[in-house]
Amino acid sequence: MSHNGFMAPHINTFGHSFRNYDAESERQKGVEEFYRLQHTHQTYDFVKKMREVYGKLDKCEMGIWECCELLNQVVDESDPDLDEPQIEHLLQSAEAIRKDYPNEDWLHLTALIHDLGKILNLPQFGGLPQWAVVGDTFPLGCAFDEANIHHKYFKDNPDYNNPFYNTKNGIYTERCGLDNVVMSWGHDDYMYLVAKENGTTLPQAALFVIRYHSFYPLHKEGAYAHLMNEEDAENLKWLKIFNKYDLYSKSKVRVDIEKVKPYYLSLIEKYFPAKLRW
Ligand SMILES: O[C@H]1[C@H](O)[C@@H](O)[C@H](O)[C@@H](O)[C@@H]1O
Ligand SMILES: [Fe+2]
Ligand SMILES: [Fe+2]
Repeated sequence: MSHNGFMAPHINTFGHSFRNYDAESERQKGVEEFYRLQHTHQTYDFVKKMREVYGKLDKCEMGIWECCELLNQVVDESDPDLDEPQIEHLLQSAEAIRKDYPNEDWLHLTALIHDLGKILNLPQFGGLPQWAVVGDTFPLGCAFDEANIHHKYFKDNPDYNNPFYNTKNGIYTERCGLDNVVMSWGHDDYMYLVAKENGTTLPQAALFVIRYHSFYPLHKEGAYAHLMNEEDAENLKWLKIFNKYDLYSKSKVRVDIEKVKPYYLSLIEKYFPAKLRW
């Protein structure tokens, strides 16, 4: 890669390695408490209900850039690596991936929008609690894999003792494809839904990246791989590429928003309608 490429740092803003969920700090306690709540309350029934409610897309009409600006009001309590406004994270990851993949404009836009679903936390979008918006994601309807961070907190989840849900395959069959798997509810699945239902012309790989970017147990640890079909395996290659820029671009180096805005507006126009239903 040329010297102009993106260089992934080894430590985060707080002097720890990235995604270090055990480092002792004030911030870490909040993150762990976040996962206690998330693992306790995300159940199969809860997700089914959320998919139905938000599938209506009747909360608001707005454009993509408008949403980027709105996202600045959201604080993510699950993230041990980031305390910048969310719009910084969107632009930092998009600009980082753009450096290394200058011709894949769909990847730049994918990075820009991948976290927009976090607006679920805002009152106008139902004001969902943090545990139903952010954090790593995992399948419901089958056993919780040990690869999930803070796995111990699943023991208070009602699904944990449900015999239909607590075997390796649970309600699924091997290689059924991730599209058939019910994932914990949050910003990933919601933004996937919004993009798809509003008729984006982004490629399938982009939708996959948006939908599973928080599924670290799969894309980082290889857990749940038996649920993937061939198409998922292809798309996973892009997700692994994307992840580097999502995670390691989190830094204090600010992007000049006004300077890059025209470029991203042109991408939004290329791949999305002017107004979307949310
Ligand atoms: O804390 C992070 C969150 O900030 C990210 O947006 C999400 O995608 C991650 O998977 C999660 O663990
Ligand atoms: Fe995310
Ligand atoms: Fe992100």
